[in-house]
Amino acid sequence: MNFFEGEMSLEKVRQTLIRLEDTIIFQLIERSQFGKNKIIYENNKFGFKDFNGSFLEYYVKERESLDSSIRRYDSPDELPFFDKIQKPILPNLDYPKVLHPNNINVNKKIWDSYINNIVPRICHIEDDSNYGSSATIDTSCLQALSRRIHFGKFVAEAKFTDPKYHDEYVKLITNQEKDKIYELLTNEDVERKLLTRVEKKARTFGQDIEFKDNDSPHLKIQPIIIPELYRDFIMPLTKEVELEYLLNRLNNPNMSEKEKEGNLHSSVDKENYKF
Ligand SMILES: O=C(O)C(=O)C[C@]1(C(=O)O)C=C[C@@H](O)C=C1
Repeated sequence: MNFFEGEMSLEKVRQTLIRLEDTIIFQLIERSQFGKNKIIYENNKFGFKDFNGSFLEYYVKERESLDSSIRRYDSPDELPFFDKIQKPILPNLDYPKVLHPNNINVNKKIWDSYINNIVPRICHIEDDSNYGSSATIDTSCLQALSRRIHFGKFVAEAKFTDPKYHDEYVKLITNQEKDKIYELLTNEDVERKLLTRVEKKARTFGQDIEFKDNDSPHLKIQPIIIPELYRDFIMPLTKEVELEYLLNRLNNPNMSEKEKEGNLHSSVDKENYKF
């Protein structure tokens, strides 16, 4: 079922995050089978005509342009890395307005973390000339990571509208208490379970069945790398999105800066919540 159909809840958002783990882990394992191929991330190494940038930037831009034509970026859970976006050839879909208006986009940070930290950690060979395959999988990895990390907005909205925590969030947001909001949105139990689960998934998905003899399967990726990537990059960026979303959750996007200041001290109307 489409994420936007039916009732929203923190449980449902978390289920989507769990499902997205499968996509992310599969793609990272796929990418680890190729060389680091640093050259595809460096500017102007391939001489594309009328293009200034890296091989990967070229590929992602073209890919996003095509994806936008079939309205990928109309969906509230998809954000492009670049702005070369086309008008969709399909008619608009009417998405329910679940999120508070915002323009949070951490794709630049995702891109930099992916290229500088994730690829060097999962790939072992320096250069194997598989530039096209690497860029294709990089694009899938970046899109899956971006979707997962920006899902932090839905997580934050679910937490904010939870009657158990709502008043506390309103108070903390009103006073812009960043550290306390961060503490309240952090759930260590969920994080611990996630780290154990993604390691198990990496161990299972990365098994080379053909090599399975003497009970010691050949693994395509060291399973421990995946929880490390979640711990060091994926969860911190998701939490950054959650924090940023919550800090601005009481702003009226149509207000002037002066009006916003005044409004920070008024409470929101609970009846208006969509969750
Ligand atoms: O499930 C949540 O409550 C989330 O906020 C998501 C998430 C994550 O990135 O997976 C982030 C922060 C929490 O500490 C636990 C998990």
